[in-house]
Amino acid sequence: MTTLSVNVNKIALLRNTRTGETPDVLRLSRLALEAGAHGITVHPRPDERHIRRYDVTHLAAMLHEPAWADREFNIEGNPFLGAYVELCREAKPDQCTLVPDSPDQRTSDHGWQLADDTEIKQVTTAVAELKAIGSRVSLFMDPDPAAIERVPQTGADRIELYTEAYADAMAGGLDTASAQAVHRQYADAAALAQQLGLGVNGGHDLNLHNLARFLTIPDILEVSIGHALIADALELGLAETVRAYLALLPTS
Ligand SMILES: CC(=O)[C@@H](O)[C@H](O)COP(=O)(O)O
Ligand SMILES: NCC(=O)COP(=O)(O)O
Repeated sequence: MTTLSVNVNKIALLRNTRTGETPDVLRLSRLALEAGAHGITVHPRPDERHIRRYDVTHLAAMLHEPAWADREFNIEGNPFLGAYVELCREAKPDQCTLVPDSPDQRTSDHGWQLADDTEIKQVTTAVAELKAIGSRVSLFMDPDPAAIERVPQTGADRIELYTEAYADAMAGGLDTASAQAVHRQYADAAALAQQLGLGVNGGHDLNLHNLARFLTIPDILEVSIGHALIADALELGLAETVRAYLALLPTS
């Protein structure tokens, strides 16, 4: 079964353009859960351009309520920047997704390379710290077999396939030769990760157009979707949008 985690960064981005709490991140996250979303994802960046520390605190408290015991909280971030690890220690999320973003990046645009022993040791230490909190740990990865093969050394539980290149390939049509080639690249990367005993998540630029095709890849455990989903919600309403994404998930 594939779960849907709604990334609420962009709700916070709009809120931050004025003082006050409109739109209300907490209330809309609750609405997404009531519509059936399996979890909420946030990516608190050091500059707090969207998700702020208090958002994490409030969302953690909500998701720890008995009513949402079967839903997950996923916190993304670079463990070597700012207060990410401290935030996770306080929030105790179900999943920590480690993303190698620098503070000034416009958005996430690459996965971990794990190119040398130093990086592997640093990531391994961060993974151990976060697993000690009780969180599952996922590494944000390009569909790069050489890098994926090094993930088990870190102790991570899952990878999240960075799907921007997939989304770009699908934008020109789901059945073009290039789309089929890129889909195969992601399917092979997922199969390799699963053979290594890793769970596979996916995220970045997934949308109502490209999601079903991505989920033909067997055993994708979670997709985290924010930008396109929140944009869709401006047209369809959040609850109806969440239901539209849920309808694309494989049921088995
Ligand atoms: C890691 C990833 O691909 C996204 O989850 C990320 O959260 C996007 O960040 P922005 O919402 O700041 O673009
Ligand atoms: N990990 C991907 C995510 O949480 C949201 O990415 P996007 O849908 O905002 O591109």
